[in-house]
Amino acid sequence: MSTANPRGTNPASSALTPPPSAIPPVRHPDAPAPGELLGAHYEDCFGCGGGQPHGLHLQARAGEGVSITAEFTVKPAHQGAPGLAHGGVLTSALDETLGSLNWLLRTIAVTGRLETDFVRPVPVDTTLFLQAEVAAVAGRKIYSTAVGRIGGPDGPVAVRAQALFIEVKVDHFIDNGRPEEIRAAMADPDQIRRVRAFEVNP
Ligand SMILES: CCCCCCCCCCCC(=O)SCCNC(=O)CCNC(=O)[C@H](O)C(C)(C)COP(=O)(O)OP(=O)(O)OC[C@H]1O[C@@H](n2cnc3c(N)ncnc32)[C@H](O)[C@@H]1OP(=O)(O)O
Repeated sequence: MSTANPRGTNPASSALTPPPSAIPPVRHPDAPAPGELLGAHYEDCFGCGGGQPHGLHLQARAGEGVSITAEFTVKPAHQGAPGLAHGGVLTSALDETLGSLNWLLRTIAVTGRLETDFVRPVPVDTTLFLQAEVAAVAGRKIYSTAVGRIGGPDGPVAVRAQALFIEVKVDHFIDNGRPEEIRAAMADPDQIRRVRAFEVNP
């Protein structure tokens, strides 16, 4: 995926343009190997968790460098217009895919800004093939892009996004989340998932 002009002819807002001081992202040495499925980071995550009946159940896979591929199949519960995916749901799929990139950096980060271009309607039962990559890092700021295609990984583009993630401390979740969910996630017997729920450096 090219980062040169990830939005085609539509310019992103200046907040999504890396500053001249930005540096290329560095893949963590312990990042999952290219091709490896990441699995859900949190059972109740709307994007990837198996515990959300109407969630996206998005499956993300590590790519080369700091990139991710993911698939999400649009279900009837995801409609906006009759028979078509809701735009907010498509943005959620992009957000989830982009968020997964931070696991390859082993950085805890949350979405600060996310801009989406909706290029084609996405019918129910369609599988969206997503690709995302980190373009640059500047201090706490992580600049990323994503694209979603239909019909196959090389099919026509349906959605595109550019995002700015902001690195946070694990306290961000502990201070702001509900204690019962924090406790449940901390108690997850799957150690990798427990770590990834908060993207804590292992
Ligand atoms: C595999 C693992 C799975 C794990 C994957 C997990 C996937 C989960 C789903 C996907 C991810 C999500 O949806 S996360 C959930 C959605 N996002 C959130 O809830 C975040 C809510 N917002 C916040 O908590 C806050 O605003 C923060 C943390 C983003 C920033 O607050 P802060 O820490 O006080 O930092 P602050 O000083 O304000 O900002 C730091 C720098 O970033 C800039 N900045 C901050 N926000 C913005 C913004 N919206 N647009 C432009 N720039 C911004 C500031 O100008 C500043 O630049 P400068 O002055 O330094 O130049």
